[in-house]
Amino acid sequence: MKPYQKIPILECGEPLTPIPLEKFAAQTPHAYQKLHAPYGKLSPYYLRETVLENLIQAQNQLQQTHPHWRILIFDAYRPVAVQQFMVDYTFTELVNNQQLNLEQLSQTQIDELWQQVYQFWAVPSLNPNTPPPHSTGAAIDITLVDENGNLVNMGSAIDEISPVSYPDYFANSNDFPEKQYHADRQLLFQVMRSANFQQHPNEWWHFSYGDQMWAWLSQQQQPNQRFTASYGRI
Ligand SMILES: C[C@@H](N)C(=O)N[C@H](C)C(=O)O
Ligand SMILES: [Zn+2]
Repeated sequence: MKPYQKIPILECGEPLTPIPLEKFAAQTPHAYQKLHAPYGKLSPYYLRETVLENLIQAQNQLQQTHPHWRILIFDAYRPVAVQQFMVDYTFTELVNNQQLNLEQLSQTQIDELWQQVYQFWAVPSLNPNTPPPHSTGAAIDITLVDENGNLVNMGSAIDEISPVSYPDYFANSNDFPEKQYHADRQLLFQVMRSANFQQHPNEWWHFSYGDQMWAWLSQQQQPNQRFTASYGRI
């Protein structure tokens, strides 16, 4: 169990609402739908109402300094079945990319691979007390596009299983383009913080508002206040 999963959830009952994609940027087809992840009739482009309001606020803040730039919604609502599918997919990708033969791996090697997966992906738990963040409709994976609609290069792809995904990976670099990657990651972080989102400590692209991870990170920053999560699995 991760420490943030100990945070109590007091579900507020706010509904999921569709993200108005015309206001933002999005890739079609959606990355996980392209892999045939099992969404059934559900769509990844939904969020809790207040989370969406805050996201709109973050984009407005971005456009104060960067007119016509947009937030690109890579992923938002993710049912647990899709979480399970993506975790399994990522494990298989790690095995294949390292040209490993699963049948020849020791249990220790297999456990190490799963540890790498779970450093970046939440466990697809069906326990209502430990929901994967995206299953609450309160978490989003995002990046930025510039005024010409081009993806801003953040120095690594979303979902890359490597330290290059850590938000501050390029913080100490004085060279181009690494310095620019850091500046653009900081820009994304600042506009999201201005709208009260919290960032996943290992992932420059993952933000949430009102879920267990948000409450846990907020608690670290403001130890005198008591934070709970308002959003559980939906
Ligand atoms: C890996 C990334 N897409 C992601 O969403 N990670 C978080 C922690 C999750 O699985 O909820
Ligand atoms: Zn995420």
